[in-house]
Amino acid sequence: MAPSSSKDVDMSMKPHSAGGGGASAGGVGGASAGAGASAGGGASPSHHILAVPPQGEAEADDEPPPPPRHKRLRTSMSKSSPSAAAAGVAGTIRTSPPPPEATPQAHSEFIEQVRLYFKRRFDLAKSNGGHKPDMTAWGDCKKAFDIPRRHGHIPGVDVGDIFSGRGEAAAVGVHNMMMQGIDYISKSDDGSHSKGAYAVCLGGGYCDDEDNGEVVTYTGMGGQSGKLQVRDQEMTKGNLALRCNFETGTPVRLIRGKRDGFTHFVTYVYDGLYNVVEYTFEPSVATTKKADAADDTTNTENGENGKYKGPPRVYKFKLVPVKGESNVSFLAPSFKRIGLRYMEKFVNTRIDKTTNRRKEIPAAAEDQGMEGAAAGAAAPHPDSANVLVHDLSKGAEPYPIRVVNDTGDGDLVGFKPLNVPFTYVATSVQGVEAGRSPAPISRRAREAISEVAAATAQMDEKREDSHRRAFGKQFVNAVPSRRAYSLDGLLKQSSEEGLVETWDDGDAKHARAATGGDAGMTFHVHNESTFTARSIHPGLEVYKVSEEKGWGLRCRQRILAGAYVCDYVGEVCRDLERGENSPELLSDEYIMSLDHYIEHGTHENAKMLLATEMKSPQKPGSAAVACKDEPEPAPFPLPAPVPAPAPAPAPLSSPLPVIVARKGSGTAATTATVITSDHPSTPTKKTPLDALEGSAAAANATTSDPPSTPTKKTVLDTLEDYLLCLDAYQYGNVARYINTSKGRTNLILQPIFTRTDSKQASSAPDPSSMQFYRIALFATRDIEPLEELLYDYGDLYWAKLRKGADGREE
Ligand SMILES: C[S@@+](CC[C@H](N)C(=O)[O-])C[C@H]1O[C@@H](n2cnc3c(N)ncnc32)[C@H](O)[C@@H]1O
Repeated sequence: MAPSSSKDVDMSMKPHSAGGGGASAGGVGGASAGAGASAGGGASPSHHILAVPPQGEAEADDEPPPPPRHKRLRTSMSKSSPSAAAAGVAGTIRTSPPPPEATPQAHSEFIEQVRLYFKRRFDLAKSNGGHKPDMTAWGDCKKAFDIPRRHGHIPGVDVGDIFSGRGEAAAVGVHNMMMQGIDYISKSDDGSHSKGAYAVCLGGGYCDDEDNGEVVTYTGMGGQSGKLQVRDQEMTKGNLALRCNFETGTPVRLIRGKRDGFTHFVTYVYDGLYNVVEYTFEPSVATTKKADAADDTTNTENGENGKYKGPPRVYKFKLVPVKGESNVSFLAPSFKRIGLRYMEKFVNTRIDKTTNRRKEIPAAAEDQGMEGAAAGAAAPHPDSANVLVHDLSKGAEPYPIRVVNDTGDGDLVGFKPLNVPFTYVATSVQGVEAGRSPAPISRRAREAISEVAAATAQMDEKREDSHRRAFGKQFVNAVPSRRAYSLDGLLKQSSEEGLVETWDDGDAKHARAATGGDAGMTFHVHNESTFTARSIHPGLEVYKVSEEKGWGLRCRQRILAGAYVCDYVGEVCRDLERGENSPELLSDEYIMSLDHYIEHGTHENAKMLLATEMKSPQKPGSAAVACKDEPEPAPFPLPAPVPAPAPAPAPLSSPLPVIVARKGSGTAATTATVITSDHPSTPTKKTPLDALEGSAAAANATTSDPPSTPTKKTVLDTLEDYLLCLDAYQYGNVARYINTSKGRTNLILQPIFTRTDSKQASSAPDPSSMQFYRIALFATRDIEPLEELLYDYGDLYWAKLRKGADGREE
């Protein structure tokens, strides 16, 4: 097994960084243009500002209540006959939406039906070699269904619903235009009979667009040639319609195009209702090279003596979410519905042991279980054969963490995390909670923090310079940026030197992207991209992977590339402090080394030692020592490397944190067997309870391990003694169940520096006010529902696996 360093994992993110957020990045680039009102140089813009922003609840008569943000699992579509019918099977098709008073379920089913029909027609058109299958499918939908245009939410479409393309969004009536960004009726040009546009799509086509999450500057239409703004825009068509929205207080639906920075595939997300609270007419930030030249004639229309009069002017509409709907949906990743239908079917099944086939769990029962758990109560599950625990976090997390065993191995004894007083905590503990004084941060860590701060400041300068010179969004995007997140709230690039937790100095110039605040993991990046991670990723689930691996983590929902998944939570301590009062509790299974900023010299020694250890030939039979998770072909293609357009900041010095585990000292008996047995063909019989409880004693009693005899420590051991650790043995969260892999990783670790002094300070972070107690996990690619979540524990871990309990080669 070729060892790969954790750095390799890290690097996998980097080539894609510059392209991330392409579709939606627009010219945002941290533009300190505030709300966009004063952006752009030259002529001062004309303002139209509402003294009191309209709250714009859409018409009461036809407006349904705002849709839910987090959808619960739904009944399998197979039970929904209209959908099947619309999909091309026999039956009746409902051709127009249910009446407004119909149940949300009825509306939802209607929309599902349209989407399914769209998909079928799309697939058909594609298989027929159609040039624009989405256009064809949309046309077919228009013929098949009579969906009236309307303002406000579309009943049956939830905020956060993802559409595979503009065609699908058009088919359900969310945005009725395939090409243009503003959805309006052209007859409204005179503005007299319309309340304004229905929807706008933020797709990255206009470099004047700015998307700060909660505040969007949306550029009007017209005046472009190709993608370049060459003429002044006019107050007609969509611009006039948006002005009507401003004047009448009618909100528009916002659809965001989201480009996956890895696959470059664009999906469209319905992000709810926005009010137009202001519009300006001002010079575009974009112009052509030609327009800079004095003899340019492309924009002479109103110029004096036919001379170039400056950049063309555009309308900029400031959009803010309708009150009470300020949570943009990208923070609540949701299923793709077509995919969901399939996955739901899978999730809501269990293996019927009499037939050895999957059997559907009654949907109502499943819903009840989920909702009960969501409400914080461990609701009894009527069919809980494979749901062993409803909420492992016991309410500590906003989403219940289910523990399931659907392997069909008959192991239904109930989940016991370990036979130690394991306490689920949502954030790391230290000092008082953990019964000891806070672990001091090392000098090297402090130095590293200064370096991070300096590098951050440098990158900001570069970015601001570039931004001043920028005249197009492509250019802005190519500039390496310290903004850690794309506008979708997804991590754009990993950073070996770590992320700095955000703070706000009033004018927000020094805001940094990061992953969390103290309470409820809330964080905010002002003027760069607004990101509020309220919690761990919804849908995480601990599950039995196999006898060898024990328990692992997966997610019932699709996780988007770059999405924050969770922190690695544990007890902050020095390795040598662990278990000092109760050595029997000592386990290395759940140790995350924080202090990767150990002394250079020592670190070099460690690396050399590691290299030697990696090269050591393995003894016969010790293949079983290796992780069972040999590299396999990735079930989902890894992103193709994309050359970075500009060099990334030089890595500071250290590898990412690692899980440190010692062979033979593990507590999971399952693992102990894997690691220590020299006779893998005759595995020692263990009871499921042993496997679950997995105490060292149980392991010794049930495996063929030689009794461990304490011997003198190796350099690695000594090194580890002084590591600053997160020990998730007694205190931890879901992350403690994440297994390792080399070939199939889909998560990456990011060190987080948290500023502990006032977050209002305007200076660069003072290293003495920074803590390095957090490690966040992000998805390195789109992760399909129920795919195991894995990251590389790092070289130390792999090296240790090859060593005996006493530190000697076996
Ligand atoms: C942080 S725990 C992960 C959760 C663990 N599987 C459990 O059941 O509690 C780390 C331990 O899981 C086991 N493990 C992790 N990845 C593995 C893999 N790919 N193959 C076999 N065992 C693995 C090893 O025993 C490792 O020390």
